[in-house]
Amino acid sequence: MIRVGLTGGIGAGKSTVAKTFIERGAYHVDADRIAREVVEPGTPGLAALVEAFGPEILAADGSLDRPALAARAFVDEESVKTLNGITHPLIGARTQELNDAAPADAVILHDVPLLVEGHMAPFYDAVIVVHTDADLRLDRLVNLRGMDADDARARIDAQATDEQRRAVADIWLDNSGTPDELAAQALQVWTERLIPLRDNHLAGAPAPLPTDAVDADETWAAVGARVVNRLWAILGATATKIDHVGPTADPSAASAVPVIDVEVTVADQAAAARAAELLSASGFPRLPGAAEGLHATVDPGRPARVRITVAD
Ligand SMILES: CC(C)(COP(=O)(O)OP(=O)(O)OC[C@H]1O[C@@H](n2cnc3c(N)ncnc32)[C@H](O)[C@@H]1O)[C@@H](O)C(=O)NCCC(=O)NCCS
Ligand SMILES: Nc1ncnc2c1ncn2[C@@H]1O[C@H](COP(=O)(O)OP(=O)(O)OP(=O)(O)O)[C@@H](O)[C@H]1O
Repeated sequence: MIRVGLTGGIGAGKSTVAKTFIERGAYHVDADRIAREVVEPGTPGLAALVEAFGPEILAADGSLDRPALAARAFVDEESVKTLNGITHPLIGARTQELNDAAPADAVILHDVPLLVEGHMAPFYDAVIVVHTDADLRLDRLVNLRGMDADDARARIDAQATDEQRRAVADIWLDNSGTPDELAAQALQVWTERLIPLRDNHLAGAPAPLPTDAVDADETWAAVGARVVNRLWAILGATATKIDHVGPTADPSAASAVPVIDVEVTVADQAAAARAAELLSASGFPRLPGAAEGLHATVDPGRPARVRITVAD
């Protein structure tokens, strides 16, 4: 299975992308839906919210009055923190249960508005960001969805910025056109990126690496940083150092073969063997025909090679 994170600011158009993927068979784990489940009547989640925000957040039938809670929670940073502190651990635990139930060949689509805010990007095989300018989102939320303008603005202010989302995006989908145009972009991502990624992962085979040099690309440093963060999430304390190295890490290079080379340093041979296992299980299998300790990604859209080195 592979795990794909789908995110974007409120009203960006995640639903259109999710629908396209679900129609093709994605295993959908929807954070907004889970967020509702964990505060249903009788749950410890609802009791904790009442304790924090008062009984005024309950409707006459004892269920959560969602607009009443939104009006109390999206007022300042402290209140949003309180809301998140109660709901997010419960959402996380339920998400884990659903992930564990996914079939081995699943493309798990984790539809999560607050992926960036929760620093979750390194835990996915790929992160997709749906982008729409905040003004256009506000306009759509108010005029098409009938949302209160102040509420929409307050939520936008409580969320990550476009730059923060861009920093973690492996795939950036622009939704300033029509929903059909967005769905077409999503379909292309599904067939050309996610399915090959999943199939390579199942086969334990790296995606082919490019061999021809191209002009230097100013995004290489940012891509390198994302690969390094992903490797830290996979390897944790098994690694002592992880660095983007080689020509794509050299800011003065005029051209290079567009492969992100990463060196993973480990303390000893036992850690090297453990690192190789973890990499192989997490989308960085061994490069066939190469020396031991050389791995490469299964992702055809982010060519990357990893060398495990034992510190001397
Ligand atoms: C405050 C609540 C009751 C308002 O409910 P409402 O039905 O109006 O909104 P809904 O849950 O459908 O969310 C709609 C959108 O609001 C935004 N939003 C929701 N919660 C938050 C939050 N804590 N911080 C920032 N944005 C948020 C997201 O973009 C989300 O997609 C609800 O949003 C909630 O319980 N939020 C806390 C849980 C959470 O963080 N959910 C987001 C997914 S992890
Ligand atoms: N390209 C588009 N053109 C016009 N309207 C759009 C477009 N994309 C989405 N919308 C409308 O904008 C609103 C928000 O879109 P949508 O519900 O897909 O966003 P979302 O990211 O899933 O929202 P949320 O963050 O609340 O989960 C909806 O009313 C939707 O119909």
